[in-house]
Amino acid sequence: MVMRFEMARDALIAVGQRLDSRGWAPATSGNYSVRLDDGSFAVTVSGRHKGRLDAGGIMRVDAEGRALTEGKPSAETALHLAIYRAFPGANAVLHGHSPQSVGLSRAVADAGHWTFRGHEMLKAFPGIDTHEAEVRLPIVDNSQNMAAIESAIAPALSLPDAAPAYLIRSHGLYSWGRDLDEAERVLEATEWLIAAELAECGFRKGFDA
Ligand SMILES: CSC[C@@H](O)[C@@H](O)C(=O)COP(=O)(O)O
Ligand SMILES: [Zn+2]
Repeated sequence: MVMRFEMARDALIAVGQRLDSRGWAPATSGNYSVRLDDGSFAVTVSGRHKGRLDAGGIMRVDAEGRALTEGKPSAETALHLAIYRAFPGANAVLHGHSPQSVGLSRAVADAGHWTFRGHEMLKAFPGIDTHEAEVRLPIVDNSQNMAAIESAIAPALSLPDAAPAYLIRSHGLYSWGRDLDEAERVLEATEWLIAAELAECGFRKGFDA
């Protein structure tokens, strides 16, 4: 479902508060966007605290990332637009900086992905109806060059078992969905899966001691 700007703006302000309350958008980190009914995009203004957004914290950009309203769009707007281009069914993109997602990306320093297996929570991802599934979370190295991230991650995103999400190493997590609710559900499920596996590691270490 594509939204009108005013509706998208209010929804993005609310999602910003929820994600901040989970500790996934500390300082000024994170950015959010929604595809609009006229083909443009609502995106967070760069440098704002995403838990304290007001109407001035959301702006419109065109498909090339050019500002259509006042403000400087998120520094990562190009990554949002790359997801919309790659997945025409995606209508919302969320990006957070949780400590646990960043921790995972750094712990597996050379890995191009992390695989979740056997969790009931996998059913939160679109198209998955059993815990007997494997979902791959692609991981790409960080860069200040958005085009470099975009081209490095593109092949992994089209694999059949790829989550509608990816991790940028030492940086944070991206998720997307048919609408903002689905993008939030994917982000929340991915964060939960990372947290559950982190807890599992702690228990296993305790048993080994
Ligand atoms: C705390 S700085 C984080 C930024 O460099 C960036 O990664 C980020 O997520 C927010 O950038 P923004 O330009 O506000 O959308
Ligand atoms: Zn970021």
